[in-house]
Amino acid sequence: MFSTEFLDLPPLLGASGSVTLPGSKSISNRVLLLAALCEGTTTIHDLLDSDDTRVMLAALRTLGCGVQENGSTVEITGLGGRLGTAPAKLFMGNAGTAMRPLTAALAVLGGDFELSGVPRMHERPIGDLVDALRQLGCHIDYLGQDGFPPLRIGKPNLKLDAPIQVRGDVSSQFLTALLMALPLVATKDIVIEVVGELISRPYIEITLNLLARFGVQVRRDGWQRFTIPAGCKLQSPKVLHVEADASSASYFIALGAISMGVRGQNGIKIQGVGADSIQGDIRFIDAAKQMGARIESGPNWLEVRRAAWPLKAIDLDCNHIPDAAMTLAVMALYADGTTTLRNIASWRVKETDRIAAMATELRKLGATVVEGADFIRVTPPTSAQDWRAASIHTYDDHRIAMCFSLAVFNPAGLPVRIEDPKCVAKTFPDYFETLFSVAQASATHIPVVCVDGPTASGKGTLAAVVAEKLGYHFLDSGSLYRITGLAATRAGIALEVANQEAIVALLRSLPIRFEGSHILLDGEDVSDAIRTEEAGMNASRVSAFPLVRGALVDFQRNFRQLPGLVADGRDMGTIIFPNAPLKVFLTASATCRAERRYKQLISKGIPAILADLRADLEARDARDSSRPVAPLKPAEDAQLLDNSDLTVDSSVEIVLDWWQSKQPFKSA
Ligand SMILES: Nc1ncnc2c1ncn2[C@@H]1O[C@H](COP(=O)(O)OP(=O)(O)O)[C@@H](O)[C@H]1O
Ligand SMILES: Nc1ccn([C@@H]2O[C@H](COP(=O)(O)OP(=O)(O)O)[C@@H](O)[C@H]2O)c(=O)n1
Repeated sequence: MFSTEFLDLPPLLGASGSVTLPGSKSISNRVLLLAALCEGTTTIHDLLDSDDTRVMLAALRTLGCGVQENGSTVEITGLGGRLGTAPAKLFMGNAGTAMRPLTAALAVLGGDFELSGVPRMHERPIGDLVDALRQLGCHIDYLGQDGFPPLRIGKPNLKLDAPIQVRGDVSSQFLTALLMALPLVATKDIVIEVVGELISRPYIEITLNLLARFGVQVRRDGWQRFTIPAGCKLQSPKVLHVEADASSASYFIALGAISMGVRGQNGIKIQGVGADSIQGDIRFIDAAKQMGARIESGPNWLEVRRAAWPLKAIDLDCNHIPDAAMTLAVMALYADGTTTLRNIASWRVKETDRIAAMATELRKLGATVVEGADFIRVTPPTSAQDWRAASIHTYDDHRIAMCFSLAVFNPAGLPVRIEDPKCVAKTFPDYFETLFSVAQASATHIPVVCVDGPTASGKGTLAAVVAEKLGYHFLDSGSLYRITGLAATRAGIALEVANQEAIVALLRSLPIRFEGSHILLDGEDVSDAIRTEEAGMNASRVSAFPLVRGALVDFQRNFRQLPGLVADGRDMGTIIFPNAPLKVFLTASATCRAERRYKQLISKGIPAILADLRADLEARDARDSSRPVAPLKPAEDAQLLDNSDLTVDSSVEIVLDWWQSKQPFKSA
């Protein structure tokens, strides 16, 4: 997951390959609650690991449920419809799929509970559900504003005779919440009547489908009247597999529809969800087909290819696919005219006001957008020149972050900045990693920040922090020469130019792997062994051999991967990445560098003598600068930074400012 302040996505050439998607949020949280309410143990496979499911799991633990986690498999030992008597405070974050159904279940069972969430949760309406539960005799008080969380729940005095009325035109989650809670108390038939036209019906179908898996057959008359049969009982299905999330699939369906194939392959294969899905959002495939995608499907897979191009503009009632329809709004940027998405009033009460948010962000990219109470109309930028490089605000809304990543196929070849990319954690923590695993950018579009300079100038320290702040990969090129020196010495090869062929042959035979901050040489962790001063000196020697340098060129260039790279060394800007958009040449006085190295070694418990270090460092500088191949010198277009009097933080800030000043985005 990217926990950076923003993530810059380079323009992409195309995408192809296979992706496996995380479990459906809607199914995951429903199944967790049903498993918690029934008797016995339920093993749930492929559960989504996300903010919303973590909120639910934490709440279930607080309520006394048994929860055993083992990767994506979770075992829930249910409460059998009985709650403990201890008062409990439950924090629901911004998880509507936890807040609504838990409110209903706790209210009918009764107790002393407080349910609260993040500030946005306290702006999301729950009054219609509370009104329905009060008709049943449930005891619920508002602790803040009437109609909104936080709530206090007390003991009910249940009255089950009259039909319960619930509004269905704001959120279908209210009805879902009642349907899942009422089997706990159905000593007689309980009838729920929906007031107003029920929106998001497919979500109700998921609820009914899962209730059936837990042994409760709800009777349905149209979409207005639902009966929970007397005497029904939630029963554990023992084992259950969660389907991949169909709304998450929408980004990859759109990706297949928009992108050209790459690496000789065509199309995107999506594993874990297929045409037989119980999720309503799977109908997104029909909308994508209307816009021009070619889609094949099996019971648990989909394969999507670009067919019509540009895509075809559509005018669609999206009531049946409210979440996935946001993806259509971004696909509309690639259409041959104006696309209208209708009947999406529910967007206004989601994680954010999604109609307003989509309109604002689409306009930033250059689109013309008209928004209404329950529709959005998107006209793409007229020509490539009308596209803008935008910094997309994401409103703590995972879907906005994911769908706007698709703007990277813009014909102007502009990058797209996604602010607060970690908001995808709500449903798809590894969304961007999954996108990068199938996407391809032209190498020249993948940004590289080069940090070159003499020993102990702080290159490694600076480069690692800059990489972390930008969410980029990090290449410590010096470590490659250090490994080479170490391997040759261990093999008894003298570090002389006459032996360079033997050293290269050895290098080619030894697999080098980077695992986080650890470096493995033929499976052995050599991270510490290569950090001694002696290893540094040996590195400096082998690095002067032209064949050794040549052998490492492609290896280093292969680190240029999406979304970007920060590379530190001596020749990053001059030889390895000559077209890098930012090259920093970092220096500090010899005294300063010797002192830093001295402190660094002493702090690691390695004995050192300052005068010797300074002499070694000057010898190394001299050798690195005077060697005929790739001598240490600033690239012509490098920006010089002497950090003798700067802290690490201020050096990082300067380099990040230089980086920002090169970006085309208007606002961060
Ligand atoms: N700007 C700075 N101010 C003070 N100390 C620094 C600065 N940059 C790095 N250091 C310290 O100097 C030492 C050497 O830095 P390092 O990143 O290993 O250098 P290099 O990669 O250039 O050899 C480290 O202990 C580091 O914490
Ligand atoms: N791109 C690079 C990186 C390192 N090197 C050599 O490898 C040695 C060790 O590199 P390093 O970056 O780990 O060393 P320090 O800067 O930490 O001393 C340096 O002294 C250079 O001689 C190089 O020639 N080219």
